[in-house]
Amino acid sequence: MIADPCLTASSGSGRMASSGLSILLALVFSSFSFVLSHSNRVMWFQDLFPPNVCPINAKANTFYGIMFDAGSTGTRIHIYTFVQKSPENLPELEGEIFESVKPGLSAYADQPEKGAETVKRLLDMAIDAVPPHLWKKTPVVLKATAGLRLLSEEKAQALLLEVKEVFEESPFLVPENSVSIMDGSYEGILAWITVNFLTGQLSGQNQHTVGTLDLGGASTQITFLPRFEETLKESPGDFLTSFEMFNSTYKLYTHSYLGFGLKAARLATLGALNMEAADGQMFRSSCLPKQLEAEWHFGGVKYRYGGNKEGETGFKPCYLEVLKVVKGKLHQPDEIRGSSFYAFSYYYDRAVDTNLIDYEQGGVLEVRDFERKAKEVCDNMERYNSASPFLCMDLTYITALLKEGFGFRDNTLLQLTKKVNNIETSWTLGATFHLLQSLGITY
Ligand SMILES: O=c1[nH]cnc2c1ncn2[C@@H]1O[C@H](COP(=O)(O)OP(=O)(O)O)[C@@H](O)[C@H]1O
Ligand SMILES: [Ca+2]
Repeated sequence: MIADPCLTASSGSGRMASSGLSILLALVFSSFSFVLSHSNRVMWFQDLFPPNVCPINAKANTFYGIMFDAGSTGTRIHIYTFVQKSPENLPELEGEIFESVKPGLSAYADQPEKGAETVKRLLDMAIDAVPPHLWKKTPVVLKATAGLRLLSEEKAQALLLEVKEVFEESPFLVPENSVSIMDGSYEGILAWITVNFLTGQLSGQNQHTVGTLDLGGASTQITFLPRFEETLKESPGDFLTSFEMFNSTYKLYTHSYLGFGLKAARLATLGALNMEAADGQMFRSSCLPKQLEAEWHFGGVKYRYGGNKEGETGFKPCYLEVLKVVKGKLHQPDEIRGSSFYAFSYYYDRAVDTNLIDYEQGGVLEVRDFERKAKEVCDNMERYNSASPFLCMDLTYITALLKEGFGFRDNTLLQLTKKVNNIETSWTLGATFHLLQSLGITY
């Protein structure tokens, strides 16, 4: 049965989130640096919704964008819905369908077809969510982050090739370069755009943008808009990127630290990072419960790890171990000491795990709250009832990363956020804006 092009469906097995206030994209697309001419705009929509076929109706002009985040610990699909309520008005972001699978693509380094199969299963959700008459107009893109960056070129390319085949066999629009490894600096910029767009900071006159901190499995990003000339002068050249969007040019400070994600940091603390084959060697740490001996798989490699059976355990020795991983390794912009940041991904997850914040609500924390929790967990390791033996190490790493890595103060405020207006705080929304604009699916 051919669907009525004037009706749209937004059903699907995934979670459909509505942005509530229907976030206006007007400011976004009207002012891109490469805005299409008016005649181009009319052409695009005439093609999609011939005026004599569809009456102007709120649900008629819905369009979609599909963005895959191939992260080091999981693969996620974000299906964004946009609505063009009338030809005069600009589109609005209506909602998002989000689903994820674990492990990430890099776990299939030696079985690329199997890896691509996980992408196919997620893409099947989009088949249900997007009405058939819009499939051909709906772009699908996958961007991989640190997990694939850490694989050999050959293994990463094999995975990307298989994913590309899955896309090409799908009914969706497959743009050129639809499957790629994303540059780390884009990861930070696009997440910054998402958060500042969703919090309304990129519209209107009084823009008070917020900095963002993303802690992934294999890499971590810090991004903010410098306010002081000093920061621009003192930052390494490749930490500053000019980005044009929403009728403004933003000169952002952004950097992605590969190997400083939470899980990569576990390996670094254990002294096991970058070991192709861990050869059954046992890696021990004072950040783990004394009697623990276990195995862990990350990036397709198996590691054996355990506690310091005879030696010390607890926060103090653990902090010294973790300090070796971060001390002197990160650039510390003075300006961030007194500002507040939005923090998500593993910052959020570990704060939830230790009841520092509520899973649904998120919350505001100070850097020292992570330290307090790290002490509490590490100094009571045998008694602390935790789902993960790494909880002490993770909290200690977060503390050290924030204080000794980036140079934040104990009282720096962190706004822990998972969703804003029901939309995931992920670089994927920023990437979708960019995608739609580059394809001319905006005006
Ligand atoms: O869309 C999202 N919404 C919420 N959390 C996300 C999303 N995408 C990634 N995360 C979080 O990111 C962390 C995992 O990082 P990831 O697998 O992306 O590693 P990477 O960024 O180093 O490649 C987890 O804490 C996971 O909850
Ligand atoms: Ca990520």
